[in-house]
Formats: sequence, C-alpha cells, structure tokens
Amino acid sequence: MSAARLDGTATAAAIKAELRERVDALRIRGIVPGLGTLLVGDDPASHAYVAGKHRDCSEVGVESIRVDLPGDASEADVMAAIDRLNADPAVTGYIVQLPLPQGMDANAALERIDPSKDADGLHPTNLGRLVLGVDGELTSPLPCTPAGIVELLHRHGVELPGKHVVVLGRGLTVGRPLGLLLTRKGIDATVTLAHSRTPDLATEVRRGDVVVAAVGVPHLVQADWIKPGAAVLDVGVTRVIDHETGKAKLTGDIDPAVAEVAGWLSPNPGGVGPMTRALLVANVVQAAERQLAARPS
Ligand SMILES: Nc1nc(=O)c2c([nH]1)NC[C@@H]1CN(c3ccc(C(=O)N[C@@H](CCC(=O)O)C(=O)O)cc3)C=[N+]21
Repeated sequence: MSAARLDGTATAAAIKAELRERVDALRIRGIVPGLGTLLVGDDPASHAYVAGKHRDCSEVGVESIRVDLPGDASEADVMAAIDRLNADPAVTGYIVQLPLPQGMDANAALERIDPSKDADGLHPTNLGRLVLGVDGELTSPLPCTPAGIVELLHRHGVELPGKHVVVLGRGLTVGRPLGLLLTRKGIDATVTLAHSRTPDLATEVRRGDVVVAAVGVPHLVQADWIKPGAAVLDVGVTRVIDHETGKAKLTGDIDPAVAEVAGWLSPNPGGVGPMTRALLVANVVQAAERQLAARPS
C-alpha cells in the first residue's frame, strides 16, 4: 500500500484559477490588487521564494511591487521601507520576508505593518483575531501556511472535525498559528502541539489521524511513528548535501518510508509550499476586496 498524494501543485493551480476571476472582477471595478515584498539581504533561498511569489501573482493578474534592501541595511531603513509600503496605494497587501538579518527585531517589523495590508496574517492584530475567531471573507487574513494546510486537506476530502492532529513545531509561521486554526469552531480538530522539548515524539505522533511536521529536521518522522491510514503533511525543508552528487538537495521532515503506512502524504516539494504561495495571493486579493467593500458607493 502506498499513500495517496496530497497534491499541492494541482490544488494551488485550482485556487489560482479561482483567484484570477476575482482579480478580473476587481479590475472592472477599478481596483488592481498588488503584492509587495520586502526582502533584506542576499540569502539565495529567500530570493528564490520571493521570485516564486511574484510569479504566482503574475499568473493571476496581481501586480508586483518588489523592494530589496542590502544585507547591511539598518533597522531604521527597514522600518522606513515598511512605512512606504503602508503608504503606497498600489500595494494592497505585502510581506516582510523572514528571516530578517541577524540581530534585527522581526517582531517590531511585523508590528509596523498596516494590519489591513498584512498578506502573511502575522501582524499581532490579525493573530489576535485568529484567537478571537474573527475572520471570514471580508474581515482579516489568516497565516498562509496554516490556511494552506487546512485547504489542502479539505480539497482532498480529508475531514478534520473530531480528528486528532499532531503538529510538530511551534514556530510563528506554521505550528503555533496552525494549532489555533485547527481548534476553531467549524474546523473542530483536537490538537497536540509538540516541539523540541517534547520528551517522546514517537508516542505523540502515533496518536495522530493527521500529522503535520514543521521542524526542519531531515527525515525526522519515521514510518513506525505513523498510525496506519493517517494523513501526513511534510512542511519542513532543509538543504542537505547529497553525498553522491555533492549538490544541495531539499529534504523534508518525513522519512520516505512513511508513504508505506500513511493514507495520505503531501510531497515535498509540491505539497504545502505551493499552497502557502496560493493562500498568500488569496490574502492580497481579499485585502483588495475589503477595500472595494469599504469604498463609499
Ligand atoms: N514573511 C514570510 N512569509 C512566508 O510565507 C515565508 C517567509 N517569510 N520566509 C520563508 C518561508 C518559506 N516559505 C516558502 C513558501 C513556499 C515554498 C515553495 O513553494 N516551495 C516549493 C519548492 C521550491 C524549491 O524547489 O526551492 C515546493 O514546496 O514545491 C517554499 C517556502 C515561505 N516563507
């Protein structure tokens, strides 16, 4: 038996086709959605991610506003760039690409973002609304990876109400907000949020009907940790040098043998990554729709 594929590439393509129609409808009403990205420094992985985001935007008719600062930019430079993105009417939503260079206060940067333009859903106001349970079409954005995971499961018919979801990792962009989202009314999962100080990960993971691994430890999750038939989502990415080719290879948190036990498995690449990007574009389009709704008629 081999797990069925949670195909993020195909699902993201379907979401982008739906978004294109919403973008066309906005353009008719005179609103052009635009995604801004603020990237500090020259980390090649971050550059590749940002380029991918702008590629997605061009596919759906969303404009791109790209701001790149050198690695030696000061915190004041970053704050000033954020203020300009807040003020730029062409930018309906934007992200500050993380991580910021060593020593820079990422939380201060996130707090400076206009919450109505927060395409990552990581501003404290929007994280607070996630806790309060305020969201929906015309209210506030959800963090992209958690929303992408829920959407990926939903569109493959994997039900969450009453299920036990084990999340590995408590990071700001995935684990922490995913736990909050999954336990909300309407999604109704029971969540175990495990992390590097959890004593016996294998025992925790064995309880999961759904397992989400977002820790960045290559092939951490073993086949004998998985309840047969469980849905397994591989979020982590680590660049590992392949000993045969000598080249860096993207390696997920899930051991490949898990495919023999799981009922569903998200490939990596091609799973959660493309969903994160599609939900980012969705947040930008939704921000533009909120602008339209707020416009005096
Ligand atoms: N403010 C902020 N928001 C983010 O959403 C954010 C961030 N900072 N910093 C870095 C992480 C990482 N991240 C990825 C998104 C998509 C893929 C993705 O689509 N990956 C492809 C493979 C790409 C490749 O081959 O290099 C895939 O999974 O198929 C990867 C990584 C968003 N992040």
